[in-house]
Amino acid sequence: MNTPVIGVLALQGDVREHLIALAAADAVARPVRRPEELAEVDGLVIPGGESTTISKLADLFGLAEPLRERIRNGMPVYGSCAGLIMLADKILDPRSGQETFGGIDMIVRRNAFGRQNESFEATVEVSGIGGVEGVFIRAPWVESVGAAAEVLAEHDGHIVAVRQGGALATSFHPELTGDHRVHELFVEMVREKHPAGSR
Ligand SMILES: NC(=O)CC[C@H](N)C(=O)O
Repeated sequence: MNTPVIGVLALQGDVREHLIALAAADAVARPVRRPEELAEVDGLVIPGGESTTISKLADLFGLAEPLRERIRNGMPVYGSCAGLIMLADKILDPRSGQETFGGIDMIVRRNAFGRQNESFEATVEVSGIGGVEGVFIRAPWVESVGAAAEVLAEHDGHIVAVRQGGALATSFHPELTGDHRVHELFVEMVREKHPAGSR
């Protein structure tokens, strides 16, 4: 069986937890900080953290454009929380100058579930997976999706997981729970894109 090499965008956020979850889901996981490192991975995870900071640092490290291009060319990508924001084609309430990488035809609202002290855990029914314990920390929700995007989960009437082709996004952090099924789904998406020997 082929083992995909999956990067975790390591500019800011909970990089380590994603590296651990990916390794547990049978991928080779590596931090990505430079364009040369991005060029060597089969797929990429964009972690939770602060989307405004990730956006600024991606520009500074010369990663924003190469990353947009790889996403446009179909590289599988998974974003959790701030990572979901980075994958949205549009932010409803961006901080001034805040840019995303895009990839999913959706509009997101930042901090929609409340502030840090309103963080919570909830069981979320994710289609194709089942009940997943999600950790929501200043979590965004998805206001609306375009025709190409598939809603995978809702919480309290709000969209919290979306897939569009090779791009997957969740409002919550599955990497903090020790349950690796969302990462397994993503590793499977990367495998489908890169069958054995295709690299
Ligand atoms: N836990 C998180 O990733 C929080 C995301 C944060 N609210 C943002 O706008 O980026």
